[in-house]
Amino acid sequence: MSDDETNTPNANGIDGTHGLSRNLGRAELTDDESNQGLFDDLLSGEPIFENKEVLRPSYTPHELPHRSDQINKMATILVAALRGETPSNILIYGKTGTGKTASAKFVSKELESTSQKYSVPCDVEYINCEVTDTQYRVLAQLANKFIEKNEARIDDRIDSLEELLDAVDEYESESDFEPDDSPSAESADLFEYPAADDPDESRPGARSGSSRSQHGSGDQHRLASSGNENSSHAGGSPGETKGSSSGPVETGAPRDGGVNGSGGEAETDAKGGGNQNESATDRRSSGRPADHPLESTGFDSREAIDRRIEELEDDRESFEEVPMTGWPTDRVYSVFFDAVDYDERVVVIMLDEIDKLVEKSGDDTLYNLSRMNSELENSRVSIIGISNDLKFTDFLDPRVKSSLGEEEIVFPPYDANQLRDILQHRSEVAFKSGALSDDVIPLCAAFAAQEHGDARRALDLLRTAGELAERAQAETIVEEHVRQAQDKIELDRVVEVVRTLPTQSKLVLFSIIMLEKNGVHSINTGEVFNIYKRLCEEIDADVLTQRRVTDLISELDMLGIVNAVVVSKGRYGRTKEISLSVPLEETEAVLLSDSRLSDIDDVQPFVQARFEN
Ligand SMILES: Nc1ncnc2c1ncn2[C@@H]1O[C@H](COP(=O)(O)OP(=O)(O)OP(=O)(O)O)[C@@H](O)[C@H]1O
Repeated sequence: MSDDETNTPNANGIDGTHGLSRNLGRAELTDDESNQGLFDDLLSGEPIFENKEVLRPSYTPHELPHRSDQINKMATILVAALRGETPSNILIYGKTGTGKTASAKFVSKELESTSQKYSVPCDVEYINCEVTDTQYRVLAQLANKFIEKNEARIDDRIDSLEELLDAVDEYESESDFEPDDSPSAESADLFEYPAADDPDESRPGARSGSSRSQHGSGDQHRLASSGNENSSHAGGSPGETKGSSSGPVETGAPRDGGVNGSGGEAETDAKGGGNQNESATDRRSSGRPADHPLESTGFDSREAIDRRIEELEDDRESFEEVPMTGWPTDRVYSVFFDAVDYDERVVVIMLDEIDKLVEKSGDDTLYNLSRMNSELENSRVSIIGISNDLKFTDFLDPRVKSSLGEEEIVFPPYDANQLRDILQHRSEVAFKSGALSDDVIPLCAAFAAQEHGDARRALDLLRTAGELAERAQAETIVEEHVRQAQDKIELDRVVEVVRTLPTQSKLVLFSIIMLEKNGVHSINTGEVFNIYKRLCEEIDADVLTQRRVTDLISELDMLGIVNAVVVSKGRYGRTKEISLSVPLEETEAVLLSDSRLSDIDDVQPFVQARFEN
């Protein structure tokens, strides 16, 4: 191809010199002149997709058709968090691709944004237990996330206090105000927490009081080393909270005002609003003018603010990030516990694929998480477990089972009509108009409904059909592209399953392939075993017993890779007849890509040997 040809503008006006590199300097232009046009042809086709990303699993849709019942039920349970109460734990069940994760994430996003709107402290943490599958890792991940959040809050609080200091400086320099030298501890206490031994403060109801009982007993003490533990006020009485906007939101004091839906504006940073009456009293005695920046803040002097900043800095210093391995689990738990309890808030922990966690490491994590509330002083924890295995609760300790399953929400499979709606919604954003022929969405929906009503599968089909059409430079996606997409997805699945088989299973499968390739039909276990034995010797692998090989054949059958039927041979008893259920050549290629099996040079002699045995 000549340079001239290469630089001919294509249908999109994108070409080497005038399109993509329009803004490049002279040197680049010279380079582009040697462009071979490798991408030009591909770019020239009118793209079918408007926004392919919305068909990918990573995309969280803003609308979830046919899930409003489940979403409303979740919201009804979780709204308790916005009232400062502990929501019941929820277990969500349903087969794969039924929208469990998407719905739960949608609800938690709404919950977090509403909590911000009303300044109610509520945090949602999502953990995928397929990836994070041990108690250590779950607790470490949660601990580090909460430490991060605590640090961010502390930084915000310190920023607010520093702004307050600046305002005081400015005010005093402008007005020659004489600061009051009297001890400031009393007012500073507005930002403090009740004494550790105040019984009111350590029970759950105390959360609606305006204080952190951070200085509770034991090791929690190290999280906040305040010198003002004798605080006598701080609005500790539970009844005080209703309607109060207690809090120096950014200064470390609690935000219960928001919990009651009554405000708690972030702007009140340094205002001790929960104690308005007391502030009024202080004001009368403080002798400060009403427009003084410290008025109604609860701080009497710059020193009180400095002390509070120091405390917050000490708190921040005391947080210790949990390494991903190496600590005793007790210690990880204790750091997690302290991090959660540092602030008054409701925490929702979402454990996706919770069955994987139980399968891998038992129910200790769930046991610990579900009993935390009886020990937490400031915060409350609620758990949402998501699973597609309905039976996993059989393996749980009865106490964990009843605590976790306080509320259960079932996600039924979608039928073809529902899948059609879901695809329709997404396709409006995903494709250019007119890119889909009429039968494409119904066909994708029908294929996916046949599986088990899996929306993920339906979306994959639609995306793959679009990609195949795009590759074929077709202008519209038609039924044939969907059928090809179905085959491709199926093949990809097989390739993935075969690729990840253990070596022994690969050898068994390879033996079956060799027999089929040599025209053997109705293969029996003995024949497979003979070839398998020789293959093992060839590559120096351990030889399993025939009984074990029979088990491996059954496993391949369950994975849908082979078909093994038991047939009666009259007086010779019963035997298994085995045949391959997946495309032979592609499967063989995957097996040979395994470095151990690729050492097998010529298997023909082994197959011949079958007749000798
Ligand atoms: N009602 C719906 N509307 C729009 N998209 C949906 C809907 N339900 C599911 N999806 C989409 O289908 C895909 C799979 O959904 P999701 O991950 O929520 O399934 P799941 O039930 O959690 O499956 P798994 O158990 O395999 O994790 C996602 O891309 C999701 O956006």
